[in-house]
Amino acid sequence: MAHAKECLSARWPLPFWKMSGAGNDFVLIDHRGAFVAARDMAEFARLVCRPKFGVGADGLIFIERSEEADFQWRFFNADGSEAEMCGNGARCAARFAFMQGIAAAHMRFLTRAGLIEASVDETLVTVSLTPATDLVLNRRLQVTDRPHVVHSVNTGVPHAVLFVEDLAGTDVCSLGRALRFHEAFGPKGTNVNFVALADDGLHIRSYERGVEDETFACGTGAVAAALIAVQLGLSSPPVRISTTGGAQLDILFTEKGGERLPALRLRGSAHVIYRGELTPEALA
Ligand SMILES: N[C@@H](CCC[C@H](N)C(=O)O)C(=O)O
Repeated sequence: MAHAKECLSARWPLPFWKMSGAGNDFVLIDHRGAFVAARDMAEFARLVCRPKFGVGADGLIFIERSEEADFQWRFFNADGSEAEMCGNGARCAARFAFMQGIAAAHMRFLTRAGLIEASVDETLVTVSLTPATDLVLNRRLQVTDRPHVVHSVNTGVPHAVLFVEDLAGTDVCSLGRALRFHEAFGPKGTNVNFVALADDGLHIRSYERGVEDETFACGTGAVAAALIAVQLGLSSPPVRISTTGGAQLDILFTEKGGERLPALRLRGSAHVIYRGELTPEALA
């Protein structure tokens, strides 16, 4: 990482924003100057996302120039792994871009999952997701000591979804970790979402790949849960989801003809928590 410090030498102190999308928190950096080398990005993100020694966040987002859209991004989980998409992070990125004058209130930006459209209305941000793929319902998987009925879908990143009776009593970390690394999801693994039906919609707790822990919210996970609940006839659109941190996310559906899955949009809050400046000691 010494190289990163050198290549950043002309840039210290480095401005960043800390934002929260429904309790999923992120560091955002205007990287249109492209001063962090691509080979250093993962380690840079891991060091900055560390609690206590860094800023502390579930992920880090580089906002970059694009010839094809208003901007493009690179998204890194707290462990430095790069993910194709992040629903809550996308909502924060859209508000960051709007507030920084990088894009208008209705924008399009490129992710590794594809093109995302977003609209910003003060702290309420709505993002369209790329078409959901790889939907598998009612798979029985042996996990730890017993079989579980597991559903899965890719909403830009892979998600497993399990419906449970006692959400508060679910051991999200141990069962989530066992499923996140389960052979059924291949070497890349999956995020894992535990969902309970409620009078006001769905309640969800998520174990996130790349954070390797429960997070307060997972946007693409909430979308996965809503899509699967509707496909199973357990809920109907639009689906309101209450997340661990107490925030709510709305999943909006646009029906498609034939066998195609509906188009999905994610709506919720995106808050600017603080603006700061990184020093080289954040990479120590
Ligand atoms: N929290 C995100 C998901 C971020 C990526 C995920 N951890 C993965 O690696 O698949 C969201 O809001 O969607």
